[in-house]
Amino acid sequence: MEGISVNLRFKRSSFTLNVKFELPGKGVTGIFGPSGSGKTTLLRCLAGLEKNSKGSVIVNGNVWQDEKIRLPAFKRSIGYVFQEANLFRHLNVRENLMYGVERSRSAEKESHLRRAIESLDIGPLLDRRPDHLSGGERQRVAIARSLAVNPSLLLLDEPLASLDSVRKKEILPYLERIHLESRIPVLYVSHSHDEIARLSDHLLILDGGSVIRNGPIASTLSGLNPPVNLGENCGIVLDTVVGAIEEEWSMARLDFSDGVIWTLDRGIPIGSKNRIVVLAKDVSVTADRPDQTSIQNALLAKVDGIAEDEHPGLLLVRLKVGKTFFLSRLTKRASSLLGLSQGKEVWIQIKSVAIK
Ligand SMILES: Nc1ncnc2c1ncn2[C@@H]1O[C@H](COP(=O)(O)OP(=O)(O)OP(=O)(O)O)[C@@H](O)[C@H]1O
Repeated sequence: MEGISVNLRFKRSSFTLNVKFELPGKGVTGIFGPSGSGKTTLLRCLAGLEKNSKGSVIVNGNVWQDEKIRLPAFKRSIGYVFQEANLFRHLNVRENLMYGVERSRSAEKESHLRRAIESLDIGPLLDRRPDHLSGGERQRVAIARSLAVNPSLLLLDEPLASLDSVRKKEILPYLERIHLESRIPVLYVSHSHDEIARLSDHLLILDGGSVIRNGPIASTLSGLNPPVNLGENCGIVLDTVVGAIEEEWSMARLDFSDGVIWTLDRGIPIGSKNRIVVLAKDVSVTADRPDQTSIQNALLAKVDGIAEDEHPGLLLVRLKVGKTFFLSRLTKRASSLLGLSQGKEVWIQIKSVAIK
């Protein structure tokens, strides 16, 4: 019975949400889509906050809503974090955390609370009031508060949107940790391709209140028909493990199922998982094995498909290395000079410094 099964209709003046989808019952699902496509409305319906929504919501076997049942919001086991941390200003951080936990009936509530404090690293902030925290710290507390009650589903609605880029970078590792360590399924709404690519296992794309794409992130992003116009951000995600570090050069070797990629050492220990994003604009193609080049990564690949790209002078080429797909954006001119066609063997090159 694992999985999240949703079939919802909700009408509000000129906007209608009409969605039917299944999502994995664990891991992070990124929800992406243009402004006004219904992302927040969907989360509100799942949380039971839109009383006129019709249909069904079943989360890992628990029916929250169907023709007969309709749990009110407070009976749905949900953690909900918004753009702005909505902490109680007159309570300190500890009291804010306890507010939800005290209402929890779980026998393990103390250990959930402890784990949430550790995961978000907010132990040193417990005695402070929200007014004495930075925006990033407030958001870490809000996320910890929602995790502390060990919800069946965590809804994060653009949790980093109100933060500047420095604060965003500070919080992302905590979200990555939740992704790796927590078994609570997370729905993560964001406008940032980078956040979604870094954190999600699965991708749900909305447009005009409907689902236009639903699938695992790796295969969804490596297709030749990008789900939305990603512009410069068109590229693939790859799950690797740090296999070696060359301290002399401050470089790390990232191992994936079909090869290795060298990148700058970012202090991630050997043996740790490391998700990387390889953008199509950073992948070049050559007919022969590259020699005497500054580019550290050369992989033997087969052309899997070629499609028109956003500009009439460009093509998007899908390349297969073993079972792993990469995308390369190149000019039609270059493709013609190389004689690219489906099945042709080529070398792809990826600059180490371009890997995110
Ligand atoms: N309180 C409201 N009253 C009336 N219409 C609303 C209300 N909230 C949202 N809408 C409308 O519902 C539609 C969906 O809005 P929603 O906030 O779900 O979109 P979104 O994808 O989350 O957008 P964004 O990315 O800008 O946050 C939009 O047309 C919006 O204008």
